[in-house]
Amino acid sequence: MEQKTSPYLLHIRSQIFSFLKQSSVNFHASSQRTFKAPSLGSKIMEKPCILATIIGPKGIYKCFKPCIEKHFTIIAYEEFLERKEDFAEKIRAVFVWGATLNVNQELLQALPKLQVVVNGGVGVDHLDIPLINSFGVKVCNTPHVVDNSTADIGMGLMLASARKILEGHNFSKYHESEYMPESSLGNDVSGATLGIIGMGRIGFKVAKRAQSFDMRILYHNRNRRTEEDERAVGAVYCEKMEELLQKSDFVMIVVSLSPHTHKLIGTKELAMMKPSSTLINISRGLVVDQDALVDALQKKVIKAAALDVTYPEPLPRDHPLLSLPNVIVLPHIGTHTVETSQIMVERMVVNSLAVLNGEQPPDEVKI
Ligand SMILES: O=C(O)C(=O)CO
Repeated sequence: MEQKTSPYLLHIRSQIFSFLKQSSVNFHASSQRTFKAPSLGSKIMEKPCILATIIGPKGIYKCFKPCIEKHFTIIAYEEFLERKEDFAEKIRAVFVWGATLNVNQELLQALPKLQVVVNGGVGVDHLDIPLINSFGVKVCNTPHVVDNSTADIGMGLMLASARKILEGHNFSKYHESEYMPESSLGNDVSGATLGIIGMGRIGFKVAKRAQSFDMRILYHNRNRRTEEDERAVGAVYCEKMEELLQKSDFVMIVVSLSPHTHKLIGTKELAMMKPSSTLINISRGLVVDQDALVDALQKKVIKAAALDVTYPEPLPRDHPLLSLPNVIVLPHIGTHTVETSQIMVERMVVNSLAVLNGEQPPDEVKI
């Protein structure tokens, strides 16, 4: 029986179709339901192999395999390690999801036919792009399609933390007392001030959502957005991050990780935040000095933290962040939905096929 495709998936897909139509990639959509990537040149007789690394505990989730296997043979990284001599000459593309695979000199040297490394996700801080490029290998990512689900997880974390949703669930499950304790009282999100650090595409989506929660929105960004953008989401620019930290009830970090943003939030910055405020991080763990965060939470310098990203990921079970009250830690699930992951995989396939066809991929990352 055919599976029904959600309207959201169709919407995102049509966005990709129109984007690709405008780009130089020879891309045909035979129907709204069928995703037909560019055909491979006739010179390539066999399905090119990709060395695919993990998205789940045992390789790529089953539901995403058909889309990849239409064009590629998937070799799990563990399989590759066991039979390097069988696969090394065949692998043309590597798919990675975040830091699940270290694409280092050794791996690049072991794959002489490699043409492209495609990252499932927008952030490529875990990839040494100059090194990869020096092997004549292109790097691609999956921008745009991650924006909504990542913004959603930011809002989810803010709401769950402010409204103590996990405590409520645990009370329902265990109700060891008749009433919820006073400490379980949450805080309103509506009417509160949200400070967004990093107003790129995802930050903007967060602002859009926060606007409908009647939040006051401040933002700090390297470059100020246009007045039109600011008006569209009711966001007020703070040239200095300090101002945003001092005024916000919720501070959400949405910057990408770079040498410039590495441990951007440390002891000094946390001390600028209100004692009643909450830090939410949906960017990369290393943007926050985690030891400083633990210290600030222990000393009640800030009230709470809600993190989709940490270092390492996942945190070891005995990490102090996991035993602190008022802390929510997720294992980096910003894009971990059926719909977004499906679109990301499709886009990874499109990018890698373009490279193997000698065409410009739509999402090449250049530095
Ligand atoms: O797209 C990415 O890089 C993400 O980490 C989304 O959570």
